Amino acid sequence: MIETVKLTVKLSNFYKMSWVNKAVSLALLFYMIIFTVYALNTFPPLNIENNVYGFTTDFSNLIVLIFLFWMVQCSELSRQAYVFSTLGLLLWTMGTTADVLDELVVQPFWVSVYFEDLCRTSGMLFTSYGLFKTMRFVQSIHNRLACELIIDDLTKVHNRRYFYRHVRSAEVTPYVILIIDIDHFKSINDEFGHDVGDMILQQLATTYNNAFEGSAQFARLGGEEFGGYLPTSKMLQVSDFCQHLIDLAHSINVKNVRHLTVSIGVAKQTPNEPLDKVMKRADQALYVAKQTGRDRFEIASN
Ligand SMILES: Nc1nc2c(ncn2[C@@H]2O[C@H](COP(=O)(O)OP(=O)(O)OP(=O)(O)O)[C@@H](O)[C@H]2O)c(=O)[nH]1
Repeated sequence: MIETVKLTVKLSNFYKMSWVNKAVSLALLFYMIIFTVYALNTFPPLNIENNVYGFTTDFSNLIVLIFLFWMVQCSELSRQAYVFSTLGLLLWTMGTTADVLDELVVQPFWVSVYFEDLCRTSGMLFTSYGLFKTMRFVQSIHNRLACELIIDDLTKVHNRRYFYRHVRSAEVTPYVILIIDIDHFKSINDEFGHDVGDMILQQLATTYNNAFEGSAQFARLGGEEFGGYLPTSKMLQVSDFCQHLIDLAHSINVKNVRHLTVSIGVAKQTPNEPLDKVMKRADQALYVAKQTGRDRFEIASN
């Protein structure tokens, strides 16, 4: 099952947090409580009625920062993104707490100017860098997923999804489709083991991927079946290429006991023929190649 992460900002998330998340959240909470109690009891009070507007805006800023801080603690970020965002928001919140208290009591100069501004400014800088790192992190996940979506896990060549998308957007028509299938692959698995089977798939895929040059396209369609797209209609060239692929398969030996063979079904697109139909004809030609001895290619009639 694919693991997914859901970003929910609920108080109950506290119980699911790591001890680091819990510790920094509690540290910030304790700082805010202790600093507020200390400031209210130590510094001379101000008349709040004269500062309602200032108090409301500063207090709103503080709530937004606490919310952001909590969101960071609930997220799954890279280490650097987490450290910089947390440190930044921690400092920024500390500065803003002093800013809110500025509207309620007369704080000494070192608190209301130096401490408050220093915390806020350094907090903003760290948070910005944390945000930058978060964006880089999200970008790298996006790139990895985009790659995984079109690359076959085992052989590292393009997969079926990419192949269909690529051929459907092909501008060269008519084109030729090849379906290449390893002969008696089940017996290779049975005789030498699944890991040897996997190795053969990787070796063949790499060899063939290098053989498909320029705008020709090669992909693993699934199992021991591969697809090829040739942007040409010259069947003499296609035949030579198929024979070349068959010879390449012979160069792969299975545990020094036997050589690999493949069968290939070939279909040339007729005017405006959709890909599914071309694939079906190539598959029928492959069936004929298998039935008539394997280790050969068969071209489908139009
Ligand atoms: N090692 C390995 N085996 C796979 C993989 N995908 C499919 N197979 C095996 O490929 C075999 C395909 O067997 P069949 O469809 O009977 O084909 P075959 O034995 O090649 O026979 P012909 O195609 O008729 O020549 C099955 O045993 C699958 O288990 C894979 O990723 N790795």
